[in-house]
Amino acid sequence: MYFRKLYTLVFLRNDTHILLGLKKRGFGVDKWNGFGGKVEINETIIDAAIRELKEESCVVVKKCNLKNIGHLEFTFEGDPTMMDVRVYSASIFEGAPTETDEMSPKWFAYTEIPFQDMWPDDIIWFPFMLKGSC
Ligand SMILES: Nc1ncnc2c1[nH]c(=O)n2[C@H]1C[C@H](O)[C@@H](COP(=O)(O)OP(=O)(O)OP(=O)(O)O)O1
Repeated sequence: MYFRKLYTLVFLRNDTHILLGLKKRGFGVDKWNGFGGKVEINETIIDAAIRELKEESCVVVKKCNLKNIGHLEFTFEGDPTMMDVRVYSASIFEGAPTETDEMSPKWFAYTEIPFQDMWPDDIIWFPFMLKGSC
């Protein structure tokens, strides 16, 4: 039996490139990932996605430009918490991605995703996301 904890994960992308951030501290440090984190109490999932993206990359996205593209569930051996991650993408946003205390952003061509420096599961589902089949 697992206790679910809600997280968000946002990817900014265009037809050829995706924005990833190198996590500078804490959980997932030194891994490239999308931008996201825990949903706070009394916060909607979409509001959390917008807040985390802004906190971690200084980019502002409107609700209407966020597309819900997936739902991931992660568990770790010996940990009763299930990470329930709601995944979004956006191609319309305001502001230039900027380094913050948590993340260092960089655009990657779809053909040059640094899977060797990402969560090991990413190589399984990223290709579906990049093809637009989710
Ligand atoms: N395996 C895998 N692939 C892709 N993305 C993720 C994973 N595991 C994950 O946890 N994630 C994502 C889901 C979340 O977006 C982040 C983790 O968020 P975290 O940095 O712990 O949350 P914050 O709320 O920002 O944390 P603090 O502010 O408390 O440091 O990784």
